[in-house]
Amino acid sequence: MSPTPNTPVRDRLRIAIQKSGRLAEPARALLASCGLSWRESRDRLFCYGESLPIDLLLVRDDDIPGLIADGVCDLGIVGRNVLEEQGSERASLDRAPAFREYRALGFGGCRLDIAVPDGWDWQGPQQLDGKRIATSYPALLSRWLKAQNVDAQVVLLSGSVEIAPRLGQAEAICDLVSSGATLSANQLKPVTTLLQSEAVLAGPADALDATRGELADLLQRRLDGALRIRHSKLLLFQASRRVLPDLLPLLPDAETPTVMRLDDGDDLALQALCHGAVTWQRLEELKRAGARGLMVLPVEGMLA
Ligand SMILES: Nc1ncnc2c1ncn2[C@@H]1O[C@H](COP(=O)(O)OP(=O)(O)OP(=O)(O)O)[C@@H](O)[C@H]1O
Ligand SMILES: O=P(O)(O)OC[C@H]1O[C@H](OP(=O)(O)OP(=O)(O)O)[C@H](O)[C@@H]1O
Ligand SMILES: [Mg+2]
Repeated sequence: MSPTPNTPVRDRLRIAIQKSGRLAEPARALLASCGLSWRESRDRLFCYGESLPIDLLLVRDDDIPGLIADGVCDLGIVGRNVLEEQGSERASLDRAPAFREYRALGFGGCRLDIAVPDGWDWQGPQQLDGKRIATSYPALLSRWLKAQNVDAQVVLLSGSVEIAPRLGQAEAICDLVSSGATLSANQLKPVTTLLQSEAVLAGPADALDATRGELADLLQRRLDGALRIRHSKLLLFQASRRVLPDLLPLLPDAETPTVMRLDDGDDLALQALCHGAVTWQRLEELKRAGARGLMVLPVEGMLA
């Protein structure tokens, strides 16, 4: 993005994350797992990067797309729901896209659902024709209604959307759902999903300048590694060569194991990087299939 005449060129990368809320700690932890550290300043709005010239801006999540659009920060960690809502709003106003999703980050998972009272016999979107739908996501809901050719009234609420039907403000709602507990507590049921969401790394639609672009690329490479090993474990064990055909199918999520011969005999030592959960049950199955001396080790870092 080219700087405006009053904006000095920055040679440090600035990432906006949520100051407090659901995404605040996981976002910080993920960046820390990429080797970033900052001069601590939890109460203030800015954290100065120490290990790399990458600073943090601590803000309300709703402000993140706008901060990227204005070039105040270069990257942000925000829910896809927020990014898509603000992107849809811009599109509905014929404004050019100014930010985009770079990659999903694997936490903060939830759905943006339409929910209706438990008693409704749901037949499909046409049932919403002429109804009022309460939401904090008016642009995404309007876009969906248009695509479904449904004429419904969008009632904008900034929170506690699930209570709107009971208060007589709307017949249905469109809100985030994770466990579904809030819906059931309000005698509502989800009937259709508009968006599958999770935390994402967002950045400008246009390329960053060379210095900050390089820092952003470096961070993305580290994120690749950090996300790949997030649930990965190194599994070490021994087994005789003849049971390998029984053992390998039990490791479908593992990269090709490293196999070392222990002596002149039939015995092998194996090490396998597993990307799925290595549960007790799995270890027991491996043992039953002939694995011995099973050991599970955490993976601290990985660079492909
Ligand atoms: N129930 C949920 N389960 C999982 N993720 C959720 C859930 N609700 C929201 N999220 C995700 O977490 C993001 C942040 O949620 P949070 O409730 O902290 O936002 P907020 O109240 O708008 O915070 P802020 O004060 O920064 O504006 C949401 O935009 C969404 O992506
Ligand atoms: O399906 P569930 O697991 O019940 O989660 C869904 C609820 O979580 C979010 O609200 P939050 O708890 O963040 O409250 P808020 O929207 O009032 O901040 C969302 O707005 C739903 O109300
Ligand atoms: Mg918010």
